[in-house]
Amino acid sequence: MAAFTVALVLVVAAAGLLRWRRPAWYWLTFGVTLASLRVLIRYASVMDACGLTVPPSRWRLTLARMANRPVPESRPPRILRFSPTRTGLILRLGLRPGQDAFDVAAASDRLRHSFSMYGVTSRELRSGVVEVRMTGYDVLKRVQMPAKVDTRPMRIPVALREDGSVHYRDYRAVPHALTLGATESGKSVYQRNLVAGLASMDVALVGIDCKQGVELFPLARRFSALADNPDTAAELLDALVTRMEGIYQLIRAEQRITAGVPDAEIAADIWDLPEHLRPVPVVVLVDEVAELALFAGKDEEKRRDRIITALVRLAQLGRAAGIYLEICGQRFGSELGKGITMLRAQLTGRTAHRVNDETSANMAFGDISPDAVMAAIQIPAELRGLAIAGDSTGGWHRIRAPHTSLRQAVNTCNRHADRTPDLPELTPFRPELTALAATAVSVSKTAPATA
Ligand SMILES: Nc1ncnc2c1ncn2[C@@H]1O[C@H](COP(=O)(O)OP(=O)(O)OP(=O)(O)O)[C@@H](O)[C@H]1O
Repeated sequence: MAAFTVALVLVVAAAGLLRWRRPAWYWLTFGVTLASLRVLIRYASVMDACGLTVPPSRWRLTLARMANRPVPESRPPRILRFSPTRTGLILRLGLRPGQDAFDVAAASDRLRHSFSMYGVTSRELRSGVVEVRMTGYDVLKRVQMPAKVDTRPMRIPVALREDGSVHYRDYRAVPHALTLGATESGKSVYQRNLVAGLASMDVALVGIDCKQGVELFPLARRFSALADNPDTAAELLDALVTRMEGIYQLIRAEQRITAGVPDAEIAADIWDLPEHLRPVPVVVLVDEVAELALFAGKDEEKRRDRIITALVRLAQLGRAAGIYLEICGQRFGSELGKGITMLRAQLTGRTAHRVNDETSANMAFGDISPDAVMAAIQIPAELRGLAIAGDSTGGWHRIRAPHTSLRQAVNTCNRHADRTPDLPELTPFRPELTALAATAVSVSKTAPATA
């Protein structure tokens, strides 16, 4: 008996310690079983208390009366599926007549504390069927990506959502994106995760890093082209527009051939082309975009207009040519001059890290979701890397990328350096040449003037 008591005390102490220090481990060892029992046992009473039951139908009442049985109870939604996961529980519910998905969404907070879970979110899967996702602990506090993720070409598992699911950056579904955030809010870490995810794929990476190249140049071995100043950036973007036009010509040529063949698929973008003809897709990462839009003097203004025009053209027409924009900065609004709001409208994927004011949050979500604006303003300063991700459908999620250090990202890029495609249009911007040019400039700036 004494041995049993000691064992019990040890187990309870271990569970308490795990819950405090390692909530993910606690969930996998104890939490999932306890929470499953709690939810299944309390299900009917909690649903009733949360107003998610419907009164018995007339025919059931009549039947009960005729059979002289007690009045039947109100009924909660049917559980269609119950699945424990590594971060929480998923309930698939079949709604009763008269209920809708909004009822469940509105009761999320009540369900959360009634079931003693950390978070509850819900979404409608189809008419009358709602998926309720519950998390057992704060999954965004220490982000651990699942070992198995659903990887497809041009779809990167970049972060974790607060409901424990994986947040993907899917370039084919949302071709261009804008990432905003104050300084030290986690933009670079997010971008690093993207590069690390893309490194193992058949894709060309192009970087424009106006922070003098400190973020992207260390990853140079996996980049097909890099620019670290607005002058090079202007030329590089023009070269990308030329590449895009070339690809449109290729698609047109292929269309002319297939148009004469009955029942043949007609290509509308690079993904419809036969594999041997398909140009490699390009992801263009732009860090500190505002640096490209600032100017002092007439010449710089001309360069700025050239850059913004090229970016707008790539954003409008790049998708079919497999050229995707990933633009990152602290602010991105009309204060940066003409063309910016037009460009922003094309960047339909939006991610906002902590922002300094409501105006910055509005730059990310003002045109798509007022709720997302509020959520972005409320990001606490101490939780770096926490962000709100939304798209033009108005849907949004709280996400956080895993903390990938620059060293880890460099190692990943070096490991996949052999996958770096050589794009003929971008040869003058190959990282080794850009680095040489930068060294030459800095040497000429520091060299003493000779008489
Ligand atoms: N997802 C994350 N998880 C944990 N810590 C993070 C995360 N993202 C960022 N951080 C921490 O926040 C610090 C700042 O991040 P980061 O350099 O990405 O910010 P930034 O927005 O790019 O800043 P700046 O604009 O000044 O370059 C990092 O040193 C890192 O320690």
